[in-house]
Amino acid sequence: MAAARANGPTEVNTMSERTSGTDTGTGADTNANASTDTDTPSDAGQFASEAGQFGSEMSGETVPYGEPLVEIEGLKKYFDQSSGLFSGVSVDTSQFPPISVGEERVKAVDDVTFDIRRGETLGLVGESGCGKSTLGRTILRLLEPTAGRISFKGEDLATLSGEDLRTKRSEIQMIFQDPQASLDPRLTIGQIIEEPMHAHGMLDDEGREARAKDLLERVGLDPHHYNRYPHAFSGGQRQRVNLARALSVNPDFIVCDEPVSALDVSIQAQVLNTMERLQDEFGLTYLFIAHDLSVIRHISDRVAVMYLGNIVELADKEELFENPQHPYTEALLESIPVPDPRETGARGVLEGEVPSPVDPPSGCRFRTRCPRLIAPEAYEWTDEEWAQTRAFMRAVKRRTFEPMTAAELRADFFGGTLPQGEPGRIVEEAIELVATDHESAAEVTQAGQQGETATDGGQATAGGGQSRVVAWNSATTLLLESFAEQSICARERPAYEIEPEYGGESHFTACHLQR
Ligand SMILES: Nc1ncnc2c1ncn2[C@@H]1O[C@H](COP(=O)(O)OP(=O)(O)OP(=O)(O)O)[C@@H](O)[C@H]1O
Repeated sequence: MAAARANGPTEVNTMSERTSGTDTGTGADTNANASTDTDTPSDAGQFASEAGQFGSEMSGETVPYGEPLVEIEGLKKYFDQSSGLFSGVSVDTSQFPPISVGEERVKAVDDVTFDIRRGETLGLVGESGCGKSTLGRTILRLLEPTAGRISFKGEDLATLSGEDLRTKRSEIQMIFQDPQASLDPRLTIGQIIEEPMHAHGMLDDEGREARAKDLLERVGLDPHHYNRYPHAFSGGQRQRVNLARALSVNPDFIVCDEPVSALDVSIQAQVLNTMERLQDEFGLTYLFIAHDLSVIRHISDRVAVMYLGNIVELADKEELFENPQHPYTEALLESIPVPDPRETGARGVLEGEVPSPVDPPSGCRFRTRCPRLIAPEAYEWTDEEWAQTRAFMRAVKRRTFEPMTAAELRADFFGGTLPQGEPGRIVEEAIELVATDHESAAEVTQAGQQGETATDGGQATAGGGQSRVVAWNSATTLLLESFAEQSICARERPAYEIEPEYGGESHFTACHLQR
């Protein structure tokens, strides 16, 4: 097995490959009477020449470009699912003792290892609820890690506390999705931008005002609007204020959590272009969280794909988009344009539900939904036999077919010929369990109606329906335990480095197809 680290430390930064945006605001983002919301390349040149004014405060020089600025190793963040006196206590009268205290914890981030290199934008993408925000917040120590190491410029953030952590925080900032909610409406934008400088004891009053005005200009806003209130600005402009505030304390690293998701598409590109320009000017490193792959493609140098608390693939942007190796990444890319996962139906692109992060699957996290689950090595399979068995197993598990006789099932799923040897015997046993051969027509009708809604082990149904559901559950268990659970995908956690074909020096994929 190749290295489990999601990326190697030696790769050179690829910022030059990124398309540099023309960054010319069109003024379309104008609910605002406060500013024209334009950024021009000439402004950028002007700002760059002025960079020395505050540039001496930058502290990222200790880490060369392209070298790891942030190193994350074995990071876990588990949440207690409920709080209160009886949290985690479960009662099961069929057992002795009937009361047990279980470990009901949401494994939001579960053993994640990767680097973020100085000067790069690492895009982090995945379905809603996969743990992106939790990962970002835990890296910043806004959430306490459950386990693991977060090293920033070689220093372990997890061991810092008090004043040391506070000082370090000025070097690491975060920008949130909702620019409206993160700006205090009672403060002028000047006060908002100066607030972090106050907190970190930076500069005197005059110095802070000069810096705030300078930053307003750098983010593409008019410095004369220093005394205006947030309500006078459009969404895109408010996000620029947020950028200015984050930049006020000279950070090296910014976690951007869906920073443009709430903005119109036309405004998104302008804000992204400004972020790219500021990155070059200030020597910033971004962890850029988004569910929208087109945004990720626009801004990222490398891309990490997250699923159910794990990083499942990490590669250079071109490599990831042109040569995806993980079936989950492939499914995400096939779904472009990615619908907002918060809207209902977005998960229909991928088969099945995301399993609970309280009890995630062993081995590969994606295996329960994976269309390319690997055949168990214990048996001799032809590709066709395995494909047929897998399709039957999934159909039984998800109860996606009408009641049928054994002969119909054999014909429908296996073309009339079951796999050879032991797999065939197991399949036959499952077919006997779910087939209707031994049921009367009335039972079939009744059971079909009840079975459609009964997926809870049969306890909520009665009569023929109950025995049918019990039989289906037995068939599901038999097939899953005999086949799915015996696959390498269930037995070993995958972690492979492969040779990239489209750029970059490393390509990490958590898929046993690469074994
Ligand atoms: N404070 C919390 N307590 C308990 N569970 C939490 C808490 N915060 C997040 N979770 C759970 O952790 C998992 C990861 O959530 P997280 O918000 O990090 O995902 P995400 O990928 O950022 O999703 P989204 O794109 O919707 O924000 C989810 O199952 C979520 O319900």
